[in-house]
Amino acid sequence: MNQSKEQRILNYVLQNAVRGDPCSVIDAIDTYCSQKEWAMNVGNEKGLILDKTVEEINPSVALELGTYCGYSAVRIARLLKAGARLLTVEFNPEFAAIAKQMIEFAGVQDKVTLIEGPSEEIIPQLKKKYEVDTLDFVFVDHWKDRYTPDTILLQECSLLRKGSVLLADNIIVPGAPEFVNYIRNNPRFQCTNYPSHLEYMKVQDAMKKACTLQGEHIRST
Ligand SMILES: O=C(CSCCNC(=O)c1cc(-c2ccc(F)cc2)cc(O)c1O)c1ccc(O)c(O)c1
Ligand SMILES: [Mg+2]
Repeated sequence: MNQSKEQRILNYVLQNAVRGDPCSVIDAIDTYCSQKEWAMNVGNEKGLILDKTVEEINPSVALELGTYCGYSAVRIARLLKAGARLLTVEFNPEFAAIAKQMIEFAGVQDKVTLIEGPSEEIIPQLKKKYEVDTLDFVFVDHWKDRYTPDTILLQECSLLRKGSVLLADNIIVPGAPEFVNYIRNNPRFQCTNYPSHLEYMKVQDAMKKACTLQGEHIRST
């Protein structure tokens, strides 16, 4: 049975990166996906925006929606302080299996909990099953039509506190217009736009950062 693109990416990493060296894993994926086969990793240009956001927040508890091959999970985890953790959610079992091996090869498995399943089922379990109080940082990179409902679900599950930061990929391509509309008009969030390019392409894309101005929804008296 011929291999999937994601398996070919993993094989390239296993043969060209250094076990336990997250940067070499990131570089190998970027090399393969820019020279051989395009894939929907956040990539190095938007990856630097992700890095800066993670370094600025220095999160103790981070959530990623949309693991794919584990590229951004490795990118985030390599920057986490001792004792900090990343929970990453992937719906597709094949992608989750690849990501698990990628995360282990990079040597960041102690910081990363990979959860397989639909985000709408996993988010309500985070507090009880995954012992999360609130999230310091959320990287939103899964189905684009799930960005808004899952942002609302995070709030309904009281997982966002004052100062929690969301960073959303693909604001332009494939695009998340409903999310842009929701977050831009929501007084609970302060937004910043980061123009960039689609991974490995000269196509315009952007990321949007949304800082939570208040945690619990304060009902007006
Ligand atoms: O992978 C998923 C859903 S999560 C992936 C979301 N991410 C994207 O869709 C995504 C897409 C693009 C992009 C794609 C084509 C273009 F022409 C241009 C851009 C770029 C990104 O950076 C992205 O993040 C999944 C789950 C279960 C399944 O059964 C299944 O077949 C697939
Ligand atoms: Mg993306």
